[in-house]
Amino acid sequence: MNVIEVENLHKRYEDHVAVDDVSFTVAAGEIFGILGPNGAGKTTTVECVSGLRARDGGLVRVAGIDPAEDRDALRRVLGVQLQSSALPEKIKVWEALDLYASFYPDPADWPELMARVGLADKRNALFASLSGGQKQRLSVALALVGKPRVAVLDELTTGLDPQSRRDTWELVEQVRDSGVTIVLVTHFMEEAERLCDRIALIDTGRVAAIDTPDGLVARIGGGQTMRFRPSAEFDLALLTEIPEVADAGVEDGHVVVSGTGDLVPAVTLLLARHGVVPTGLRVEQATLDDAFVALTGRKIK
Ligand SMILES: Nc1ncnc2c1ncn2[C@@H]1O[C@H](COP(=O)(O)OP(=O)(O)OP(=O)(O)O)[C@@H](O)[C@H]1O
Repeated sequence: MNVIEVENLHKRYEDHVAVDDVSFTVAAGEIFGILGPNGAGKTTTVECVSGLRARDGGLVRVAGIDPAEDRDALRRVLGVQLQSSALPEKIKVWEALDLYASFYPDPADWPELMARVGLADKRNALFASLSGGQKQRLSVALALVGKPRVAVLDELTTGLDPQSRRDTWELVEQVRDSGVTIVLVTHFMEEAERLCDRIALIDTGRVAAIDTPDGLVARIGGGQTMRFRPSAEFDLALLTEIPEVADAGVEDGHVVVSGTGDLVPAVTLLLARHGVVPTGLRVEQATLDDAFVALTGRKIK
């Protein structure tokens, strides 16, 4: 069942088109990623979905609600993670949660939520005294305090150190496991790869592709590249006869073989049959970054 439907979304800022034509659906229980370089239109897209910005064209529905028509109904089903700077420096953790809970007729049990995001011992701490990771965890708790079916998390881990980033990823997975559908805006490949069930690659206000992380990589012929020095000469044409091999050539004295599936065992077995040992073997997996470059001609960062 789809919780979010976006069709041909269009949004301009005066004469600048921020979102040209974006369509996607998000199924209940998914972590759906919106991935793209700075300025691609990711934030504008989720702001239109969250009712924070009026769209200029297209259709948006969240649990059947049009954000442009009924913001009160939307607020009951969708929580947005606000940028941390939106909170006053001197508010305490518990006060922020209590305040946000007061906005909803049937809020979550916020002390329980505070414990769930690992901030129970920071209950009386001032917002300004929290670390970057703690501020982000508080912002996730605030997005969840209205017991939403959908949570929109925008650039959640930007500015966090690697450990805090990983802790935040675990929290996002726990939120998903509790039954909340998540829309995650990011420009971190690793984050999208690790967390998202499906990803929309957005570039210059348009969707370049939507697929699972593996599916996106597979679209570019995907898989892997092997690079090695053969211990003895052999006929490269032997390699291209293996179904897993897409391409084989020589670069700087190294044999470079790209392909998919069980490429590595298939190639090493064939080499062994011909008495060839692949010395200094390195295997590289194609990444989402490679997929983005191949699909848009541009790098994400
Ligand atoms: N309030 C605004 N007024 C005018 N132009 C804007 C406004 N907000 C965004 N833009 C422009 O619209 C385009 C899309 O911006 P948006 O913030 O949606 O992109 P983004 O993909 O979220 O980028 P980032 O990762 O940098 O946040 C950019 O060119 C941006 O400069």
